[in-house]
Amino acid sequence: MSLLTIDQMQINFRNKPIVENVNITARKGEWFTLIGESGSGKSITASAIGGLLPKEMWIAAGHIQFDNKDMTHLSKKEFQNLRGKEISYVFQDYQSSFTPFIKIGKQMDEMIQAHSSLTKNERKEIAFQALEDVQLPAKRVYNSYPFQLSGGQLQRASIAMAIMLNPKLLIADEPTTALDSMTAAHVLEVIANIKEKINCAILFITHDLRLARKYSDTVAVMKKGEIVETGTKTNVIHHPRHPYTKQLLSAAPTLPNKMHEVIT
Ligand SMILES: Nc1ncnc2c1ncn2[C@@H]1O[C@H](COP(=O)(O)OP(=O)(O)OP(=O)(O)O)[C@@H](O)[C@H]1O
Repeated sequence: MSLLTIDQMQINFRNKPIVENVNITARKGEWFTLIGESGSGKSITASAIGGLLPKEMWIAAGHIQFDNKDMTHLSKKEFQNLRGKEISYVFQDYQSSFTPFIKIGKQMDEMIQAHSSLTKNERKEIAFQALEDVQLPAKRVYNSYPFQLSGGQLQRASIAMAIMLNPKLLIADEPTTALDSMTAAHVLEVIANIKEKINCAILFITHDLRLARKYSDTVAVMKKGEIVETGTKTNVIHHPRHPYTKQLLSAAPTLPNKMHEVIT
């Protein structure tokens, strides 16, 4: 059964369409990768799902359905209630997931508190569990300030915060782009493990085809605001139909042997 259905969505910026005719269907527990070059509309598509469209952009046509709910025109408050709980985001810019001078544990605690009526001990238990799930030393990270962690650790902490309330959908928008390739591979593996554990769907956004290879179930290719090809990973990567997909594939750099083992 479909968890997320985007049907013929058009997003306008001022009066011009910036994303058009977008159709996406993702099942519970599916890893759906949206790939395309910079500026093709991947992030805008992803932001529309959780009500995070930038100013002066709106859904001008089509529908978004999530978990049997029409999400197309929810209020700000309704989106706030969903984000962090039912739908979570992880971004490329992990620094901005946290306020700099507040300890990570406190920020996690506030997020849990905003979405539940659990006791302090119960909240702490959830935060610790999530930090362990992303393979971080829970106690230390809980008591750390964001600047006391490395980039890879901070990105994993932001994943912990995103998944601690067991969302049904995790939207990972270029989560590894700012990381070196070994750290990136580790972050991807962490996301894959989380997906197995909580059975959430992943909407993974990347411009790097190599990152789509290992974990994706379905791959959609976006170009200039439209999806030009969607299919199983095997079909899209090994038997691409659209000339743009073929071009993306031939442009993808090959990996050094060691990295190849890690991410393919
Ligand atoms: N806040 C904004 N205001 C106006 N236009 C924007 C804004 N954000 C993005 N755009 C435009 O919308 C289009 C799609 O951008 P989007 O960020 O979705 O692309 P993308 O495929 O995610 O690219 P990247 O891989 O570089 O993040 C681009 O033309 C971009 O310039």
